[in-house]
Amino acid sequence: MLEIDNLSKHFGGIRAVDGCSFTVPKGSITALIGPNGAGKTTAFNCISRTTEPSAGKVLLEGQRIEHLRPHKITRMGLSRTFQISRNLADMTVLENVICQSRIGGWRDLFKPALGAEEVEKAMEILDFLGITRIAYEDGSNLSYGQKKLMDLAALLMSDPKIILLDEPAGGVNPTLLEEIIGHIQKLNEQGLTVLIVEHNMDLIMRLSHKIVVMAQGKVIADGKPEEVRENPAVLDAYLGGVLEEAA
Ligand SMILES: Nc1ncnc2c1ncn2[C@@H]1O[C@H](COP(=O)(O)OP(=O)(O)OP(=O)(O)O)[C@@H](O)[C@H]1O
Repeated sequence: MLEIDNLSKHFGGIRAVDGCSFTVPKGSITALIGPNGAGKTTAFNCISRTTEPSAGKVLLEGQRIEHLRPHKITRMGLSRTFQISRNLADMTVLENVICQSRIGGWRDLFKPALGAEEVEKAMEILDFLGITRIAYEDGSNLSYGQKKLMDLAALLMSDPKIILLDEPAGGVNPTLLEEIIGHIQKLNEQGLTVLIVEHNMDLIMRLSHKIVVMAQGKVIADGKPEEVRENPAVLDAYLGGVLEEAA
């Protein structure tokens, strides 16, 4: 579904992503993990083209996308969330979901405030996520977890084939976390491919079919959760503690 080939991103002398290659199989939940500063978010940014890669290729269903603008990539079926919610000031959840989902390009400048079809679609998605009750809440009044659900709703508005989730569990309380995990599993069962960056190893081990481990800009391991958990390079050098706790 998604193929990352020798991807690099350098910031001056910092090799944030340094020749990374991995694939995200169609229909999978694939996790990208690694210690702080490993280059996961930068890799995400290069894939969704919010950052221009220094080198390498990104292929979505066999088509190269690393040179395309973000809204074109979204139109091709790849959407992402951000570590920090992109809540728009003074807007309700419904308005946020619709406005965040407008995928750019000059045509969006001429759209009316909220179209009837967009509202209907957004309400269906909020219903699927079990959050219609907060549709008319001010987006800035939400808890972390509710914001993550709002972001997920915005993401689903573009009918993606693959979603990139950047730390969906960050700052979320345990009850809402279970809800988020359930939604990700349900979406995946419906055929959506998922690439997820997350520090919560319990969530990663429960959800993922495949794990890619990055450290210092490079991929150091790639395989099934049980293989990665026992990989000495991963255990010894980087994540032994957290992986053992999640076992
Ligand atoms: N815009 C930037 N300019 C300079 N250096 C950057 C920039 N963005 C990231 N870096 C550096 O690139 C490296 C990788 O950072 P990145 O945020 O991608 O790691 P990460 O694995 O997502 O970390 P975390 O788990 O803490 O979010 C770090 O050394 C970081 O300081």
